[in-house]
Amino acid sequence: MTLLKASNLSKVFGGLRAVSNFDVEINDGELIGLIGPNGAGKTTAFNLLTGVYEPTDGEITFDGKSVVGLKPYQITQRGIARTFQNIRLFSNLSVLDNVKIAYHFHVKYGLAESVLRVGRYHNEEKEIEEKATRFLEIFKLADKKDEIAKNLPYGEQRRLEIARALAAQPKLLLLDEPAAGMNPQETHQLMEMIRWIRKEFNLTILLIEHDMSLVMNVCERIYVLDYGSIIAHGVPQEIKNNPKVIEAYLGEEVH
Ligand SMILES: Nc1ncnc2c1ncn2[C@@H]1O[C@H](COP(=O)(O)OP(=O)(O)OP(=O)(O)O)[C@@H](O)[C@H]1O
Repeated sequence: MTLLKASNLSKVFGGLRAVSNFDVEINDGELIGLIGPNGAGKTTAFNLLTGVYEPTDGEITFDGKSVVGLKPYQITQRGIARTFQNIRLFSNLSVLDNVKIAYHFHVKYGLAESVLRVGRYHNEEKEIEEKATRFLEIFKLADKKDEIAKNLPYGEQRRLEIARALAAQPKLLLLDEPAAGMNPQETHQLMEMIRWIRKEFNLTILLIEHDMSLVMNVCERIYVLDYGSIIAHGVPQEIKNNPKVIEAYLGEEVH
């Protein structure tokens, strides 16, 4: 079943067509890569899918309904969560609080109860703390739960951002360069985590990544953007051998 469909999506900044006639269709449960040279429009595409920008043209449907014109938080509530190329954490809050915050989107207690700290508030806070801790365990951050987020090493901040995105309980997770700044060992571990969380949480994942070995190993299908347009899509083997892709990456190694 189709979960996300973008049709004929375009975004123009001034005279620049950053994304042009972008078409992608992602089925429930797939793990898809979005690649392309620097400046190809990948992050702009993510920003369109998550309501950061409104498209100049085109349609986006998620779970069968249009999400064009919704605010980012409304899109998160519909079930799309993301991470950012430049990590965006609540840098002065603890690791645990960063994940707990994402849960508050889903918690049902009213303001009066939370002020008075009665009723459901206590039980739900406890449940949130347990769930948040579980995500931290998955991402090997449980022993750092009380540290201030900005004091974590870079690779751990990236993992924390993914843990926080997952805590919003999305159906679709968009990862913008999750392995950026990681060493090969961290990248390998991340790859395993991505595979595992997809299965464990029945997730659909779309990821932007420059690390070709990660993309080729982990993704089932890949879309290639160049100058704002999709120039190829297919399974990793097809993408590796596609002359248009090789040309777009001329000077960069695809292996
Ligand atoms: N808010 C904006 N205003 C004007 N131009 C923009 C804006 N955002 C992106 N662009 C331009 O749109 C084009 C696509 O940028 P984008 O960041 O989407 O590419 P990218 O594929 O994510 O690149 P990278 O791999 O370097 O992150 C670039 O030419 C960029 O300068």
